[in-house]
Amino acid sequence: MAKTIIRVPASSANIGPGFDVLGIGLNLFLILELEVDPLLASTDKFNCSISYEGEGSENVPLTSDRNLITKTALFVLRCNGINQFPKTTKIHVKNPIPLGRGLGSSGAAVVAGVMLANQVGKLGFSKQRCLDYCLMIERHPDNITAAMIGGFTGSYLRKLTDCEVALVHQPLDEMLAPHAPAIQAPLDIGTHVKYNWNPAIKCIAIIPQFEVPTSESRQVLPTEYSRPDVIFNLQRLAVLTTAVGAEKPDPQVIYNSMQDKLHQPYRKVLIPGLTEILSGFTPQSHAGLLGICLSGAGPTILCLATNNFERIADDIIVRFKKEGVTCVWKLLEPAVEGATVENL
Ligand SMILES: Nc1ncnc2c1ncn2[C@@H]1O[C@H](COP(=O)(O)OP(=O)(O)O)[C@@H](O)[C@H]1O
Ligand SMILES: N[C@@H](CCOP(=O)(O)O)C(=O)O
Repeated sequence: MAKTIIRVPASSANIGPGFDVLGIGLNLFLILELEVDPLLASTDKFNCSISYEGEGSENVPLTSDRNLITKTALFVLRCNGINQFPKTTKIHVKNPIPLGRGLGSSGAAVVAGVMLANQVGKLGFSKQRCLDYCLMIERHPDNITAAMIGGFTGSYLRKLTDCEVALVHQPLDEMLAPHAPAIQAPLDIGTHVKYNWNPAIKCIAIIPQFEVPTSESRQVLPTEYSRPDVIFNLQRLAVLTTAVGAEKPDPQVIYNSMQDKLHQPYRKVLIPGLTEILSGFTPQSHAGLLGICLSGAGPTILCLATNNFERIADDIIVRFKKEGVTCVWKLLEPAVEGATVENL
């Protein structure tokens, strides 16, 4: 039986000043092993049997209309005139991306779901068209773009027409519900670029052992910002996107460019020790460190560094421990290719 492997990277969004704009695809991959076997029996209403290992295995639902990956795939299939998976679709999910930690697990699940639909429904979508569907579901483009395209990306969403707004801005649960009306994703919702990245720069993820759902972490943010705060971030964003691609990365420039006034200061209420960690770890205190920020909506801390990885991670873990928080850490690097589909 032919097998298809869909691989989607984790991602770290924002990277300091790039709230809802920047993302890095990381080499920690959500993997879907897919087979379609007409002789296989399944009790699933939509013909998809799911098995799952790794992060989330205790809680993630395994019926196709409730699991985020297959729910997304069913939505995309339905939007394209197909009401169920082909008989019988079997997927095995291997997930090393921790859930609710700011490493883009939901973005990866949505990207995987859209690529799954593209594959089983033979829809023939390009990555750009797949992005349209992804961006209807996860409505900030930073994780989705980094996971789909790979590397260090910047993206924005275009202004939608009134009709498109009515289609897209429905509550997500209603849009993905199995009997909701089929809709076509507006074309070219997102625009992205991929920046240069000096491969000597690695990403250290220090991952606290508690979850911060992204929806809750967005609720603590203000709805309006002052002009000085917006300018503060824009200036740093402009410098950071070029500074990490330089032949000789400048630690002080990168460190200063990763400062933020739009999301991190507000998220400290959800993450014990956040302010102290972000201000206490510098290129001066830790040789090799280039910059430090909250990864996505948190609680993971992302450090960019060229060496001294273990020392940097251990010291942050000790600092979190003072707050009663235990962590694990991973040394990662940009996943340059983004999401891939391989037919074996
Ligand atoms: N592999 C997966 N399979 C099914 N659902 C997933 C998967 N990964 C993430 N999710 C869903 O996404 C939620 C986490 O999303 P979110 O709060 O945005 O955090 P993150 O920062 O990890 O993206 C999980 O609670 C779960 O509902
Ligand atoms: N820009 C978003 C990014 C959320 O990323 P996640 O990995 O935490 O889902 C935000 O900061 O809310």
